[in-house]
Amino acid sequence: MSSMERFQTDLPFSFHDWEELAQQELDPGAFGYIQSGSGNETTLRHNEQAFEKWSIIPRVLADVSAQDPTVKLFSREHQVPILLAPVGFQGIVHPEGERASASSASENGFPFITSTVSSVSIEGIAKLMNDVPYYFQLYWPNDHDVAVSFIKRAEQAQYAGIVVTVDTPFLGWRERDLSNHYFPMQTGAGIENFVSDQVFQAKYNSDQSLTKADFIKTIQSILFKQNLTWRQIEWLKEQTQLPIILKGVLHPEDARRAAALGVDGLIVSNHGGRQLDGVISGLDALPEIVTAVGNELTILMDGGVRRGADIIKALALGADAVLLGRPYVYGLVKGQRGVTAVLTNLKKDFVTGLAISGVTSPSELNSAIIKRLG
Ligand SMILES: Cc1cc2nc3c(=O)[nH]c(=O)nc-3n(C[C@H](O)[C@H](O)[C@H](O)COP(=O)(O)O)c2cc1C
Ligand SMILES: O=C(O)C(=O)c1ccccc1
Repeated sequence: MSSMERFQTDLPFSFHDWEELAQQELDPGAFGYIQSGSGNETTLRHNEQAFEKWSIIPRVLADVSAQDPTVKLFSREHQVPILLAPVGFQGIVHPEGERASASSASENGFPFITSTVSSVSIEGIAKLMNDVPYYFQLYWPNDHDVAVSFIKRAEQAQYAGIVVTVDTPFLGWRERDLSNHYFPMQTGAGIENFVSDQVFQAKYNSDQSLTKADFIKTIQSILFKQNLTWRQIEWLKEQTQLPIILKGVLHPEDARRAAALGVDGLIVSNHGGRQLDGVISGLDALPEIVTAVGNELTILMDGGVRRGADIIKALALGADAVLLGRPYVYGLVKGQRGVTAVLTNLKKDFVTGLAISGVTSPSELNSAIIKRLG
């Protein structure tokens, strides 16, 4: 079979076409929740536009016959420098939810990050993962015992690291959701890790008497710890052997502070333009953070990554890998097969892009092949 025949031609290729398909397939509330950003969505737009300000200046006549897109992150081999970002509530996109996206990631060698508010449990996702590193994203609950329980469960289920999201003491101001009266947890799609948590159940639902609505209210009341500070990060560093990665760092001073505490990695991210509108894009924030701490810890970025050249630009600016959010979530409207189409096409686009840029591996990418023109 030639490689051309393997393309799923009944499915879209471009991000724009996938987004349109998702809009057709999903109810307006769910689609709006996924697509939209906070405020007037300036940051959401900037995330994609930031990539257009940079141009690749390719090298020619290099032997690019053998491509190797693998990278080492946190001392482990990763087949591609592209992780599936933690995205909660995937059960609102497809009945299989994370079962489909995690299986697709595993089958295609992509690392996966499980959200705290996933619709499949920490352990359920771990069972699907063969030979690819998978990470647990922690929304640090405002209940120490539940936080400890989640961390222990991730360790037991052999997660490769803990991603602590630090940009969400509160959810951002999301007017689309407010207009649609859409709050994803009320669908019941993102509660599985609480349902399956013995500590949470013993503390809040010991006689199993909570109605589903009250169960959800209880989760919401402890989901975000508003007084989370560097102290807890320091504490976590002492508690676990797993790499600790902070997601949502944009300021180089915070990056330095993380490095000083011995944090292992950062995700330079504005949460897909969903937290504070008006903040800098991940790509624009990246160079200063790389200058500040790039030699000390692993730097990932996300926001607006849509095609292979975007990944090349992020890596050339010093990222070790990128995260993909909405693109694979739109693929999920067609289940595992849809996610696989998105992932395999992106990988091909990226690997071909490396070759046309004149390099054979991510490690050869640096600022010498990129120029800011916008
Ligand atoms: C529908 C949706 C749900 C999300 N849920 C989470 C989450 O549970 N935890 C988290 O840390 N980030 C969450 N994010 C942010 C993503 O991890 C990621 O930072 C962002 O989507 C990257 O931008 P992109 O969508 O432009 O690729 C979510 C994003 C979307 C679109
Ligand atoms: O939508 C999000 O970005 C998100 O992270 C979230 C998390 C918990 C509850 C609602 C939204």
